[in-house]
Amino acid sequence: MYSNFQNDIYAKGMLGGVRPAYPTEFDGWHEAAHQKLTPEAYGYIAGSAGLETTAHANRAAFARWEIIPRMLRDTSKRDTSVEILGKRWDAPIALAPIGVMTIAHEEGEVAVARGASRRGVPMIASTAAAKPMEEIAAALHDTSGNETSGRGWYQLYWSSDRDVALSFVRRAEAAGFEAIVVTVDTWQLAWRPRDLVQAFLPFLRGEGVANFLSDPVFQSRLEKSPQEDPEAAIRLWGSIFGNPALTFDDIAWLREQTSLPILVKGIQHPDDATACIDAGADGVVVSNHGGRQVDGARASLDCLPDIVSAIGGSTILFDSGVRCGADIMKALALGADAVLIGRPMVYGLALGGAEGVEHVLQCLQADFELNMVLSGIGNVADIDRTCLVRADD
Ligand SMILES: Cc1cc2nc3c(=O)[nH]c(=O)nc-3n(C[C@H](O)[C@H](O)[C@H](O)COP(=O)(O)O)c2cc1C
Ligand SMILES: O=C(O)C(=O)c1ccccc1
Repeated sequence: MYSNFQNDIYAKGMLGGVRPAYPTEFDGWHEAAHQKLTPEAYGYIAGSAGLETTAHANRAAFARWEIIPRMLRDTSKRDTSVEILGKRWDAPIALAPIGVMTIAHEEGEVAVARGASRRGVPMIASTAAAKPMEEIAAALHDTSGNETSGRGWYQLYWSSDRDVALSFVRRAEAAGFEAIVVTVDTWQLAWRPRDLVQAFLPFLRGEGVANFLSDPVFQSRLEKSPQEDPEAAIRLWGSIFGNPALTFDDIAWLREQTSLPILVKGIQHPDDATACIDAGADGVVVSNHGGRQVDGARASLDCLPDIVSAIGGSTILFDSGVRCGADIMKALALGADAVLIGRPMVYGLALGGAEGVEHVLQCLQADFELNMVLSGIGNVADIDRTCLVRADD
């Protein structure tokens, strides 16, 4: 039971005089990480596009839904597990793909993988990770110590060099990643004032390009090795990173190339969701990239119900603005199968590496379970629209 964590905290405090090493909710993680991070890294992580209207809308949308807890329902048996693409997850939570995590902590995605596997939470490894995917997979599957083997998916930023994109998919298959998440909303970075004013882009320092530099097809495009001529390698990366020409036909093409499940991340319109499924995708991630791409875009939570109506039955994951257990419950009530945790995880990483990630996940798991059972629901499958009302009703 995740909620034992609550008892542990009180017992350590009351019997041993020890308080938790880190804060236990989002604002605390955010504030503490702000103190630790360089101004550039903090701006990059916390920042969003334009006036950050959409980033704020993501949170406001959660506040417009309210849970009505029900009483006197037997919740003595509780089950937070869900089945996603034929596999059992202990909780409806996975880690969102986040690039360049060495700006938050020197061990970057390797620390994230360790924290995630300790909590049994699947991790989606980003194409823009600061570590090659094989290193992340090794950390996920490392069962030394008391860790159980973790579960990983691979997030694909589809290079305009299709052979490089396909090489990434082959490497992901070989490394044991269990699904491909194609992110389609970020083939170019949006107007991000916090980064612009500091003239900061992690890639230009070589972070976030590890998967490219270590790729045999990418290397074959260079005259000299990345070690011999790092500048030329970064230039090539810049010219092929994003692919503005992608269409649904490319999703259909990818479907023919791999037997791994495919999810498309960054979907906000129900017709796009339908087109993804028609092209052979197994599901979508409803997301506006945490408000980091189209400023003025609709809150991600408000996009969810129409997409559920359009492609219900396919796998529907959700992100953008998930901060606490109640948010997870609301997203599930509106039809998501599971949620992805983005910034809360990055702040945990900044605070304490693998231990910080583990702590944040443990807090979210306990908070979610307690929120669910105290609302009178013993089983995730029973979280549905009837748990919620609109705040203005
Ligand atoms: C610092 C940072 C880096 C990100 N890098 C990626 C990435 O490499 N690939 C990707 O698909 N999404 C990336 N995202 C988006 C997340 O996967 C996710 O959609 C977003 O963080 C959700 O919003 P939230 O963190 O506000 O909840 C990134 C987000 C942040 C904050
Ligand atoms: O910053 C981001 O949101 C993001 O998705 C990204 C894109 C390219 C490289 C690294 C991260």
